[in-house]
Amino acid sequence: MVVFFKSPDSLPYNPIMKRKILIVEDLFVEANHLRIMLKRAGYEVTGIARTYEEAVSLIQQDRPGIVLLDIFLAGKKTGIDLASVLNQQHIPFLYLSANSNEEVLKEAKATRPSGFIVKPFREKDLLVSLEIAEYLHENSSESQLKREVDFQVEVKQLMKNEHEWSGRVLGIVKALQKLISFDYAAVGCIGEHFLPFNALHFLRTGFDDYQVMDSEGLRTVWNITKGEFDALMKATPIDPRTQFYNGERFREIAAANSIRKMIATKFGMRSNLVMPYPGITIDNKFFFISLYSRRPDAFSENDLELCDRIQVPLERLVKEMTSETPAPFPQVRLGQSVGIVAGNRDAENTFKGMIGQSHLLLNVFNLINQVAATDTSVLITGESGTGKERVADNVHSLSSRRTKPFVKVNCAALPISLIESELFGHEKGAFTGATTRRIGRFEQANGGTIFLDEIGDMPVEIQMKLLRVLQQREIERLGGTETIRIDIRVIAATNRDLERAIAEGKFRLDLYYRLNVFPILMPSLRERRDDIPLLVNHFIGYFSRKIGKAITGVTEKVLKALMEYDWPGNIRELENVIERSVLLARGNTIDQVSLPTNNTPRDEPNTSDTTFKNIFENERDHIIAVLKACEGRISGENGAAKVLAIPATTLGSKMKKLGIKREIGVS
Ligand SMILES: Nc1ncnc2c1ncn2[C@@H]1O[C@H](COP(=O)(O)OP(=O)(O)OP(=O)(O)O)[C@@H](O)[C@H]1O
Repeated sequence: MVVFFKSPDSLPYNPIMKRKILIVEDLFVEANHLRIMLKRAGYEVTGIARTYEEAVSLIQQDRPGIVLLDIFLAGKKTGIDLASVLNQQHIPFLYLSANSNEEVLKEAKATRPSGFIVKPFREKDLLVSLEIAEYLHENSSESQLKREVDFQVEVKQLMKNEHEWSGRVLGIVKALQKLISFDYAAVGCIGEHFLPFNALHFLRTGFDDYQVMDSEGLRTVWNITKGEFDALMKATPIDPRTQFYNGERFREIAAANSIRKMIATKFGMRSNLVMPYPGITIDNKFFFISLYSRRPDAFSENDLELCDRIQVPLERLVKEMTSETPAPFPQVRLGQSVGIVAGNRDAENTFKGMIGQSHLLLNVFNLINQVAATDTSVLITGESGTGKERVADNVHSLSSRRTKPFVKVNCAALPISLIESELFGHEKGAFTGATTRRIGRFEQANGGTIFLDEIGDMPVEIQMKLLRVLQQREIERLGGTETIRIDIRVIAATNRDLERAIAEGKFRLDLYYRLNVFPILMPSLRERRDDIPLLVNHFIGYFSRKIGKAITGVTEKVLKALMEYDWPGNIRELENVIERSVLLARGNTIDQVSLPTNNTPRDEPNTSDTTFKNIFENERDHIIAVLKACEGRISGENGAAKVLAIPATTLGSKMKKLGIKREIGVS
């Protein structure tokens, strides 16, 4: 029996699996030192490579379970070059690096390592990092495997449950969306005379909604004649190999007039993954699935491998579909398909309190959907007010723990002196003032989910304790002797750059890797401006009902101002602006909006000016200015927290951290 959901965090901490390790490091002394440490810990070192070429040859001779990889090697090729070989072979690797410049680190990070160890390091750090790397590798393979098995089941059901070609093709599109994120799909055979098997096009318009277009539908949308459409089709050959085209490559293949170019220009697609099925032909034209994304770097080598793995079940299904006697022509009603919205799962109902249809948000919905059913730890990052808490809430609500507690802890709001007892609880008499036993947040969350908000603000001393809880799934109350087992899922969120905090020694690398098993990055509102009208409508409806007014919308001028504003406080700021506007509106329409006047376009910094303020100084100045304007009020309707669009507790902790006194604001 295969157990997919071995709770990842319930893996025992201690036993480091005695696996084979390859060391790729050009400095002999360092490599030898590593070898000694690893052997002492029970690893089998398969070899030491000084160059890319030596490493490739050693991997061929004796496949390692994990690789320790220096970024800079002897010879021309670097560790980053070797990373793609390792990724192709599914060998997890950790970079060993001295503090490199940001450019190199960015490049290295893009190769999806299982960790970074910054030189110089302690033996203990090395071993913990290796343990986490192995855990991450196994965990991600398991959840991927589970999704692929689900895909096969779903595809199998399609022949039974769907009887029309178009319904089945839509079923394939929906099942694929759970494995590979895309915004547009074309599925079928090229050419119009293969009805009903010719390609149908699907533009994603919601979480589970697609606008379906056949060739006539496309001609209408693109406003071209049949002759022009046929010419475009002829100019769009499909390569018989599975391939992806990102960024520049996509721009190249979409430059000449073709169906691809139309999809790129009319629907804003910027990358493409083509899965041809040369084994399934009708009139010498083969079946294909072509996926597009609005992101320029949406597809990767991993997707090619995935396509390879799902080829057999898909091919089987399509063969069955094409061998059935086609239903009477025309099965797809030509000319009527534009505007068909094919879906039944409304994002607003599925993802509580999350409004929006931008491709960036739909991508977040995909991630929530993928991770909710597992027990994996999730790390949500993004600016303040982007909806991180909403995501956490949805991950919990869509998981099997939904009937169990969802306990939220704001790590920034807890004073250091109380944080331990708050998280772990205490026994009566544990310290002066502990007059009764207290059950901590971890225990309260038992069976459910704990949401550690603003994890980047957790004091370093507590981070170690948190790491132990995550690894061992046990806590001890302060002043207690009993060890209590807990079964929790951990979701953490932060608006800080944790990697920078790690570099500055403010956040533990091992804790980061433990939490960052499944990252979700929340886009800022200015990156998804197309969601603003929907959000505005939503908030107008909400506040009108709440306040008892009948506001129906905003004027064009107001909408333009809202669309152009940069929203540093993101959705929370928009929510506050609409609330205020609804309150102040005299008629049924909001015709005025008050947005901060400093909404100037973001200028490139003046590079000739060498006296930049750092981000903290800037933040400090900004908070002081707002506090002054609010006459020192922090919370409440006219408080600084509201203007800054952050919770009052967060403002309080920021002030403390930045050494701002409340009185500063009172003139
Ligand atoms: N997609 C959305 N649709 C509607 N409302 C949203 C959406 N996302 C967030 N909100 C609202 O915006 C506000 C901020 O959201 P939330 O508290 O989840 O942000 P956050 O990223 O956790 O902020 P912080 O980092 O400051 O804690 C909340 O009032 C929430 O209800």
